Amino acid sequence: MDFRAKKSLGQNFMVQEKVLNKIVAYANLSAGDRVLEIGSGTGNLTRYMLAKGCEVVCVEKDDRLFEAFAKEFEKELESKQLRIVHADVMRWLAQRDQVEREGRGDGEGKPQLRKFDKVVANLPFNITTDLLKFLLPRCNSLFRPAQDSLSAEPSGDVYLLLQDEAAHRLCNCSVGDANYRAMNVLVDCFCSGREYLFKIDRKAFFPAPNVDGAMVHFKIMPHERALSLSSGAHEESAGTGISAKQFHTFVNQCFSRRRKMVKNNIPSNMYEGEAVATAMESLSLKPETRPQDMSCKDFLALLHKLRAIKEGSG
Ligand SMILES: C[S@@+](CC[C@H](N)C(=O)[O-])C[C@H]1O[C@@H](n2cnc3c(N)ncnc32)[C@H](O)[C@@H]1O
Repeated sequence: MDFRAKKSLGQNFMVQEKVLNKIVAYANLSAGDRVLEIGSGTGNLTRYMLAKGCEVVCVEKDDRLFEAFAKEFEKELESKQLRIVHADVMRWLAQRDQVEREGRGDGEGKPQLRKFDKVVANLPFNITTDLLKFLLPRCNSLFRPAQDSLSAEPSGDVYLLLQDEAAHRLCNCSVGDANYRAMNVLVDCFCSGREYLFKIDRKAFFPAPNVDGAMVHFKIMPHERALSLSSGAHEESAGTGISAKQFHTFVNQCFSRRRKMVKNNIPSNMYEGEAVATAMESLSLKPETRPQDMSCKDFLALLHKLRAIKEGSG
């Protein structure tokens, strides 16, 4: 396929065979794996995943690419090894949520409710943060239990090509680091593992972006485990009743002014100052604590405590 790439859609296609081989090798793909590919573009990566025997669902926003892709992969679409959805991936994910919430659809029969083993994507760099916010809390609705496990818990692997700097920040930044942000807290909360896999020279993309890329891996946890106060794999989890959305909103609020103290970032219409002081003290968090000094567990415990105080049980 021959196209003029759209910058607004982050169209930097992966054209180096060596890198494409490396991506599928690191993603540990095998026959029968159900893979969601975000932004299939001209199908460069799709082709390699199909050759591994994976069942692939692609979500592509660009009208021209969607049509050309459908022609190019006619045979695979016919055999149902491949499906393509013409949509903005964030909208598509939100629609799936709605279908699940309303109990519509009959699971296997409805492509939009299909569950996956892996997400693999050469992401448009400009949607990385928004997409992760959508993906990380969606383990339960997006993934199926691992096929080689006795557990019925959904389990998901997400392999993404990101801007190198973002990849480092997301995988290698910890509590206390200057670059530790709300996004790091969400990654720590919803993932049982995160790994920077390898750097990709900008010349491997066409057109070449102004920055290098990198491949990362996130192992996503089910909600119940992610949002419990003891999320070890074998621990009995103390349920918090906190939803992914509530946690997300709270963490973002605490980081609203990154250099300020947490207590000054929580508005009184959310939680009274006195309640914040009491909750922090009971958790041995100093009053002057700043958001970058708090771990995911600290945020979760703080929110849990604040809710208990508000409900009169804390
Ligand atoms: C970096 S290119 C990768 C294309 C192809 N996978 C490859 O590796 O060559 C990103 C692709 O995502 C598509 N895209 C951009 N924003 C999107 C969105 N919100 N939802 C779905 N696809 C999107 C672009 O049109 C483009 O095809």
